[in-house]
Amino acid sequence: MVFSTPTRISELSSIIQLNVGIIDTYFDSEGLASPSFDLDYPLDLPDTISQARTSVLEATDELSDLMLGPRQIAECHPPQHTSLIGIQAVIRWNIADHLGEDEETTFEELAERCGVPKDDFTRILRQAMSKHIFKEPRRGIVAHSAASTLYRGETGLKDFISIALDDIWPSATRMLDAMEKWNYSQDANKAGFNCSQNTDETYMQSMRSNDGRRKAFSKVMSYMQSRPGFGFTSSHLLAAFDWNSVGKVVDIGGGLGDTGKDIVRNTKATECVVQDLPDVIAEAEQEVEFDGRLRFMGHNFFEEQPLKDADVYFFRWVLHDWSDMHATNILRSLVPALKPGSSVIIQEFIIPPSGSVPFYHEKTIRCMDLAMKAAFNSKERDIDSWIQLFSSADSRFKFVNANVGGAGNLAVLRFTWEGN
Ligand SMILES: C[S@@+](CC[C@H](N)C(=O)[O-])C[C@H]1O[C@@H](n2cnc3c(N)ncnc32)[C@H](O)[C@@H]1O
Repeated sequence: MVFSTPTRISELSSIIQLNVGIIDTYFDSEGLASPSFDLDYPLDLPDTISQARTSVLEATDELSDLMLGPRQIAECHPPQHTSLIGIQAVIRWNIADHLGEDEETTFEELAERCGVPKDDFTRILRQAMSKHIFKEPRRGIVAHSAASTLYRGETGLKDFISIALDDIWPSATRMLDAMEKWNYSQDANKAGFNCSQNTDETYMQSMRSNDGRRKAFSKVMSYMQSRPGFGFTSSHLLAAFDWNSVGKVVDIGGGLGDTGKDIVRNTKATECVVQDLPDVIAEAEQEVEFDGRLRFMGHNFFEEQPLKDADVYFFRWVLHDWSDMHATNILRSLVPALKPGSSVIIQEFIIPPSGSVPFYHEKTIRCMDLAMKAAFNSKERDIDSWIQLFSSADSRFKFVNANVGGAGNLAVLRFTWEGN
């Protein structure tokens, strides 16, 4: 049968062919080896081909779903309910550090180094390999892939995966139970996490009472800040607002001060106080290299803001940790400190309108949103929900603008205080 107009799958294959051509040209002009899962694959592809790369990813995702068809889509193919065990084991058994970067060894030898029985080890590691994490160049032999080497050594990436798979994933499996058990409560201690861990402590509290987890979480925040591609560097934040035009900034829930340092480093005279819970602040480096322009201060943001009349109160990636009920209280605790014209700037993800982005991105966004619900009983928000959150906290907050930046960037939203 010949179709008079191209079918969707034929359109998609043309998109793939066109954009793969652009990527091929880049690899060729740079003298790079053919893309593979081996160690010579570049860690990140450059911005110049990012649009072509995204187009290929979107089109292959849709093509793959169309080829699976309704039955396999409904069956959740490939079986996803156990799909993360291999990667969880790679991190938990620290397999990457037990194998030299260019080494090859047997499953048996590697299992022994990791202290795990060989049969289970082999089955589980082969699942990770099915996702290109480690490889089996010859039957029975293990070697690193490009991805598995990233787990070697001290890296926040390991903490990132450990938090995702040891904390968030079990919480996700109990999220619906928690909603039913606690009658759809917004309380932070009535999340899937509380069902999975059988605890009354919020995820944050539980993390803080465990030294290892607390440090891991802080390292994850720094890791997210340092990685390219998802827009978590400070460049967008620094471009979205004239930080030189203000004298005093309070970075609330500022963690180890990565953003505060960037603000001070990139301004001439702006002062920044980084606030977080006292135990986090105790860990933050006490910087002296900025003429005292960067300071740290322990403060619980549910209590009244002690630093009055700052020009900017800034929350980066904080309010998405809290349901509307709690986020409203955080904003209200600021009110006594605000002077007319103070800005409240937040840097957060803005959920795009449903259906406005390809499913390839929609899948990620929906999973991020539910990860917040599972662990914190909180949420990601669209633009209307952000504006609504501020106006229901206090009608004197006035929305100024939202600077969305490039794909994947955390947006910068500015509100001003119109009260006295
Ligand atoms: C998702 S992290 C964001 C950290 C940092 N702003 C960043 O973007 O990397 C949330 C931060 O809120 C802090 N936090 C949680 N509860 C807090 C509270 N009650 N008072 C102050 N900070 C709190 C956490 O310690 C953590 O550093």
